[in-house]
Amino acid sequence: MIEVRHLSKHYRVHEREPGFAASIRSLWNRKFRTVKAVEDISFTIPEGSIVAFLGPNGAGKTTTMKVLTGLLYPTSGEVSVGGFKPFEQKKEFKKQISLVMGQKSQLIWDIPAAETFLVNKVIYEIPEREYRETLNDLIELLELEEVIRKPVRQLSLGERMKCELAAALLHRPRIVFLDEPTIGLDVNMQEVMRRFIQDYNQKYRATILLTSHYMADVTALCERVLVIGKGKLLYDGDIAALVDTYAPNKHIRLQLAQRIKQRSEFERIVAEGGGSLFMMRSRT
Ligand SMILES: Nc1ncnc2c1ncn2[C@@H]1O[C@H](COP(=O)(O)OP(=O)(O)OP(=O)(O)O)[C@@H](O)[C@H]1O
Repeated sequence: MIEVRHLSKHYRVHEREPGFAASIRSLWNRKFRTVKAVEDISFTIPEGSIVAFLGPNGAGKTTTMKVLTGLLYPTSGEVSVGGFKPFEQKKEFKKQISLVMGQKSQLIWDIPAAETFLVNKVIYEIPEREYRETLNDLIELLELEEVIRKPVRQLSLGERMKCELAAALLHRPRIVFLDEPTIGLDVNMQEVMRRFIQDYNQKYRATILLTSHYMADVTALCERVLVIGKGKLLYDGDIAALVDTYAPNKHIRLQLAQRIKQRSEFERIVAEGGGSLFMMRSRT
């Protein structure tokens, strides 16, 4: 469903020193720097799977998602999503995908979310019956009955994020890109979102690419992870193998009620102090 071959995306960034004199100088003498946000990455994602896209801040995850959704033109390489070249921005392609960014809103701030849903219905040309069915499903699954009638600016973060998801999924996209969908949410709301993403994936056999800094999202939803660092793909495989490769040991802290003499059953004590033992133990 998603095919990425040797994708690179470089940004050309204008740089200048702070201050008035520097800003005048920069009118004549402009300095540019190239930021290699994504550098020669390749992967494929089959239909119906949920794959996590992990990496530290600035690794290139959002840039990759923007290329995959047609918001950015790749510097080099080939990208195919649902059989389309995203940057061509064909209408049929846009009807098949959705991008949800935890940090950005597509809802219109001053009016209720229900009104934005109607705008999306027109934009995506959703037939009346299908719209009603999907909306009722979403309202039930996400418990949105009360929420969608209030102006968006009065909603809590969790309520707004549920409405964002609903707005993004009204046209039943086959491919969904979720960029930090649970950011800032409390643990209960994170759980609601996770369950919903799982249901949507199963019900519509949707292909989902998810970025998240919460490992609980990843372990609950994804069997496969892609790890990116400084624009390069560092790992592509299942999550258990990733843990075995990069973190074969777990650190355990034992708070002891009283001093013990026999310590042989502990594998390796790496530190001791304040009534605690710090141990390292193999995960297997
Ligand atoms: N429009 C832009 N112009 C110039 N540089 C950019 C632009 N967008 C992103 N970058 C740079 O590209 C690199 C990758 O950014 P990107 O937003 O893709 O990272 P990310 O993995 O999504 O990070 P985060 O987890 O913080 O969201 C960063 O160094 C960033 O500063």
